[in-house]
Amino acid sequence: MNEDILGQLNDSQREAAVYCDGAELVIAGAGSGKTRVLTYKIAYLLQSGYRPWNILALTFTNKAATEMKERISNLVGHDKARLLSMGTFHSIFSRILRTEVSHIGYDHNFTIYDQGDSRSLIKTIIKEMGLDEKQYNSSSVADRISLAKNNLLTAHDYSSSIHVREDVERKVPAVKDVYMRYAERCRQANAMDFDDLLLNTYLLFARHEDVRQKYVDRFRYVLVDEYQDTNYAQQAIVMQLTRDHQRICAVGDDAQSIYGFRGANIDNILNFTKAYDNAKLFKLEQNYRSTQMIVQAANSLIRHNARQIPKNVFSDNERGEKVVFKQAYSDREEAAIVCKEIKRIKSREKCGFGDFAILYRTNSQSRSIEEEFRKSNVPYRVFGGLSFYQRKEIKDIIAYFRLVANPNDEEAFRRIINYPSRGIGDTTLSKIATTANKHALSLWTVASQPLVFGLEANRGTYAKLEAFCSMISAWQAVMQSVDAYQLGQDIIKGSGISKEIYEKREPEDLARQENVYEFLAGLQDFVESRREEGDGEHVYLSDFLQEVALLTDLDSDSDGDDKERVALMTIHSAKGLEFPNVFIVGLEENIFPSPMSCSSLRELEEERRLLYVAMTRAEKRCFLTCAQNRFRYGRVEYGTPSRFLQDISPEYLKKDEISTPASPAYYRGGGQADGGYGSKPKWMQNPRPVASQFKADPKPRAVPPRREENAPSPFSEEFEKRLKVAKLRLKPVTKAEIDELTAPTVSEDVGISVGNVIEHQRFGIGTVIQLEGRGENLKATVQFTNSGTKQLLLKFARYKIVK
Ligand SMILES: Nc1ncnc2c1ncn2[C@@H]1O[C@H](COP(=O)(O)OP(=O)(O)OP(=O)(O)O)[C@@H](O)[C@H]1O
Ligand SMILES: [Mg+2]
Repeated sequence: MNEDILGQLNDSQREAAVYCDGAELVIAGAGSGKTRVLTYKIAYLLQSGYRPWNILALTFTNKAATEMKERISNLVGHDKARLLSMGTFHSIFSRILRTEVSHIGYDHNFTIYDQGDSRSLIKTIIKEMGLDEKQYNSSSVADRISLAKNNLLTAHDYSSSIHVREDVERKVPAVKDVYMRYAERCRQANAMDFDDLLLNTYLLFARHEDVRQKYVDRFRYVLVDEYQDTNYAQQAIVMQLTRDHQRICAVGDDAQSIYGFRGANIDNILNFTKAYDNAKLFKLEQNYRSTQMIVQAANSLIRHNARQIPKNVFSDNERGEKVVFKQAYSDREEAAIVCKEIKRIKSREKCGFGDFAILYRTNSQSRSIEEEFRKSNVPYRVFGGLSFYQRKEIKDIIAYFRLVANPNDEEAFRRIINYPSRGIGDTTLSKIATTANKHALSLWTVASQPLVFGLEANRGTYAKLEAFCSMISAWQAVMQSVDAYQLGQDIIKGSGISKEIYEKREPEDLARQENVYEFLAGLQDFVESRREEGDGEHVYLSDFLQEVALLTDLDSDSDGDDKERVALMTIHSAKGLEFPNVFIVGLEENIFPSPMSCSSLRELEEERRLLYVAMTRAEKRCFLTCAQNRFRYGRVEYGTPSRFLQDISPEYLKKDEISTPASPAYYRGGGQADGGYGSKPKWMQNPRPVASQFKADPKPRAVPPRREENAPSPFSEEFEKRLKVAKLRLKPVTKAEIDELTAPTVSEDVGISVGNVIEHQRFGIGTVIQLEGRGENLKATVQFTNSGTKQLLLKFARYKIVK
């Protein structure tokens, strides 16, 4: 049996998979089967008698964990695979903390603050402390605090660390005080940010040996993928779990370390052998993913980095085509070239759109490509970017959920105390906040008993506060008895959010309605799939919150039909993935390498590794493109090809220099220009602005913030784009569906009876075999042809009766 499985590995991979005599590090180039070795090793361990729950596998994204679990299911069966402890560092550690956190003084229902919450709290603190907000930019202060936590420095440690001297030099000496206050406020709110999940796990194990021992006994084998991008905190926790038994297998590639800016440290991988005395090092050199040409081109690029472990990566696959470089005249033309090439390959090879990926350095670069794809009817999907759960209406709903789960959550409280508007103004909120700060209590504690704290609220305000708090308390009371989906609906209605969103009929409201609709459908799916996985009859809101809080912008909620869409994503999100055809766009100075990374050799090497990661995603073909003129931040910028192009050896690179514009439309604004083929657009006919814009800028420019905080304004291109994307993701909501969602109660007669055949949007065709409950609670048990038996709450199930 073992042999069957291991027969699918080559000799070096097999050796690495079966080695169980101690710490093991697999260092290998891209596409050489590191992830495959981990997967097969887990299967091998299971077959050798390890219990699934005794194996801990840590991955970089939730998506990677799911994929690995699926593969292991195929090898050893679902029953075993589903019981493995497998997930991202954050998800595994947050689960441990939920159980053990009382040891370090938190309540188990703690909230996880996302980046937005944490920034907003830091901003509040900077204001409260009367610091100059220009000097103390909340996001750079947040970065300092995050870096400290990733190096396991608590607020207290930080005040006596060398960072304080750096802060003085940077003229931000009060960062240590902000950190101190921030830590106190998180504690009062019973909240942890992402970095706390690591720091607190570390502290938990460091201070409570019995707890550490419990998890050492539980996790008898620990496996880590993408080890090169683990930061100091993650590495330290892995050490805490494995230093006794040394049963650890880490796989990684120093040449793919791309998270230096977040505190990931390439030295981790270099120091592994020092940390584990008898660690055995394995190397894999054969790349199974890409053509020889791609592997050699990528090797020739990465050779220019000084700091690296020498490797000889080769491929036995077909020789393949040279990597193609094309310089376009403008960003629009670049997009058109990419689009045309995709269509050409697709019709020649009869492959799907899912066989193509467009990779870029930063999220905002997707815009021009998306425009072209929409125009040319190319189906695509943007991964990452503003994630679904970051949209305003969804964050509002989640803030309600969070406050119900943890009333001390300060950020959730601030967000919804007056949303939808209930006449509790800023003055009242600031009175509550001042009192809460004075007594070191949460906002909720004060707001829920204003008289105790002598808040001189007038009668009207007092009544409004009371109404708000009793509404939240009522939901808290049923939190552990009512199903997440049911409670979620009650909250959306009872809070007034559904009325607020559904009573308007403007185009932008439609997008918000669709989002809420999709959110509810997602909540329902979550509840159903948890039940399906056998996690008990009841799935509560807290389970859902736990899951949602840990979605990162590298993850995406896949809806299963990605095979037919071109994937658009940043290179960071593409880590570990592979596609037959890869286009890397925007290879220009000032974009790639990023202008922020040109000041030191170290940063520049990281940018080069990033390009290495991008190129090695390609199986058959790799295209590199750049544009001479690019519309960015509201103006046209002149770009020169990236210096990295010089690093790729010419024998593997086919250079197709600047192309002739195929049509005037490829110039921005050129659509209106008179004349035909190749004529100049209007803005180019005016020499003055052109001259100033076209001078190559030797200095890196200050780059405006890339992340959008707010929703785009309606009627803007961006809004159109999002709406389109939202529509691609789901069928448009009909008026009937909206009415159904907003109706206060559901009519008794939904016209369904036992024996009906229905078509469900997700599960397909099935026969109703049982009905129970009434009205809102009417549930049908349906035997689906391809999806087994499911119980559906009909009020929200997406189905139609076929007969
Ligand atoms: N022995 C093998 N036989 C057949 N296919 C293999 C073998 N080893 C690896 N592959 C295939 O090669 C591809 C790359 O493997 P894998 O993703 O495990 O590499 P990796 O080293 O983890 O890559 P990356 O560095 O990008 O994370 C996958 O499609 C995998 O299934
Ligand atoms: Mg991998």
